[in-house]
Amino acid sequence: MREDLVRAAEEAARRAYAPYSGFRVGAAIRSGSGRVYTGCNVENASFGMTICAERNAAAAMVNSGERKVKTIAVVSPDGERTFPCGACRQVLHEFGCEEVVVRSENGAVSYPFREILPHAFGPEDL
Ligand SMILES: O=c1ccn([C@H]2C[C@H](O)[C@@H](CO)O2)c(=O)[nH]1
Ligand SMILES: [Zn+2]
Repeated sequence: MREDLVRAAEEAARRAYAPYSGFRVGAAIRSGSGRVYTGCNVENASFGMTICAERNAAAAMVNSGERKVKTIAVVSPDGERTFPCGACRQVLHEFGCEEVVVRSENGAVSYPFREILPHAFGPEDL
């Protein structure tokens, strides 16, 4: 199950548009319905316009009418653990993300979302 999500993220990473950094990232979300939504990073000649894989996966999920992220798996090519950046953590919190899975030397490793974004600010705080 966890491995399936990592595999979906690996497939998405192959579609990354990363000509500037060469750092190809893939993300796969398991949503509230159990469906899987993927995203890759999309860079731009105006570097700051780059969108991360995780936010593209969240946008794909919302665009399909879902609002709940159960788990997100994130992979990058170098075999190192890659965690969502701060901006993506904030966006994932908006949609109730519970778990982050990253690839490691020993296979997929899971972290509770609150561990990577403690004291998060979200819709419940407004
Ligand atoms: O978690 C991450 C970290 C980085 N990137 C992208 C942004 C940029 O295209 C490249 C280098 O930062 O990797 C992601 O998509 N997700
Ligand atoms: Zn990000």
